[in-house]
Amino acid sequence: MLPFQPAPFPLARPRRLRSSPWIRRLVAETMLTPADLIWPLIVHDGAEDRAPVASMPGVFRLSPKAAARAAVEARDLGIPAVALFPNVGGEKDNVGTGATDPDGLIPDVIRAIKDAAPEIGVITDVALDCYTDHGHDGVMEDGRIVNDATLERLAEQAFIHAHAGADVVAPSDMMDGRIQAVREALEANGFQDTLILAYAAKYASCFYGPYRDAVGSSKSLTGDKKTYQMDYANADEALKEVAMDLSEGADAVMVKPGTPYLDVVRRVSETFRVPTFAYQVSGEYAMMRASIANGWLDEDRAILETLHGFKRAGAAGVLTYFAPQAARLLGA
Ligand SMILES: NCc1[nH]cc(CCC(=O)O)c1CC(=O)O
Ligand SMILES: [Mg+2]
Repeated sequence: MLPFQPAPFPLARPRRLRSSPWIRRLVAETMLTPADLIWPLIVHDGAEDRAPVASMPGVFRLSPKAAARAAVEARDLGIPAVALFPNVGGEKDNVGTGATDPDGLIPDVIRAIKDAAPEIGVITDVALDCYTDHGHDGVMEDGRIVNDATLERLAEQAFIHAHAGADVVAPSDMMDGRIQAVREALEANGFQDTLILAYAAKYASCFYGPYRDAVGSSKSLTGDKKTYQMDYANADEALKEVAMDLSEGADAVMVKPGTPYLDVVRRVSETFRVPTFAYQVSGEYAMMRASIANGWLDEDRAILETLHGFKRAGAAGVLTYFAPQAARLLGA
């Protein structure tokens, strides 16, 4: 319902407000700037400085040194933060032991970035999937992902990240109660200023496929993640998840994936009025890249239009693999 009755045609001619670029700029309701972008970086402990990800053209698995260079690039482009996702070689096990190694890949990368570009925010993924031999985000017993045993692992992982210098820990696992467990671990260890960005409404989605290739969990993943990630039929449930995470101490929340879930972004941002982020995930990126490569979509316009959609839906910012390219298009 509009708060007023628009005058009828011909008194009202909405096209007047679209008639030239200057007036369109003047009346634009929302704006997209480099400050709205978070750049997800896939990092690895492999030998190569930069290794291409086949299903995500233009995305590379980065060594700690290359990640530090990317952080400098982000800073120079006006992108406020990067988000780290690991591809680790070596042995994996049921409890994801590698996730809590204080000298592991992610702590190394955090330190390298903080050395090179201390003014960039560093966000880390709190979840076990990149470290478990079954590719799930939690500890497995008798073929089931057990919630409470996983919480201890996540709390320790978040502490390891904060200790290495992470500014924001972002639990993406969808276990119940993990925000509280992480917040308590941070408080107890002197990290009361570390932010928590909760992947509060994370759906079980086919659009994570290319990411699982990128981090190397797709080979090992057994079954699906539907017992912990949300059913895409649901939206009211997202509000409950967000409310719980906020009450447990989350500073900001996320909806994931992005474009197919903008209705959820809108409802969450409008209902809670807290910083609400959204993730244009790997499958969205791959889908756009494939069309662009075929000449079916115009690259620059597709990037800006999809990212602007997140702002219109009420997002405070967007995680996107297009971040550096978008920042350049925005005139950074
Ligand atoms: N902790 C898991 C995690 N963290 C980020 C992504 C997906 C990111 C993307 O697709 O770009 C996933 C995938 C999953 O839940 O399987
Ligand atoms: Mg939850």
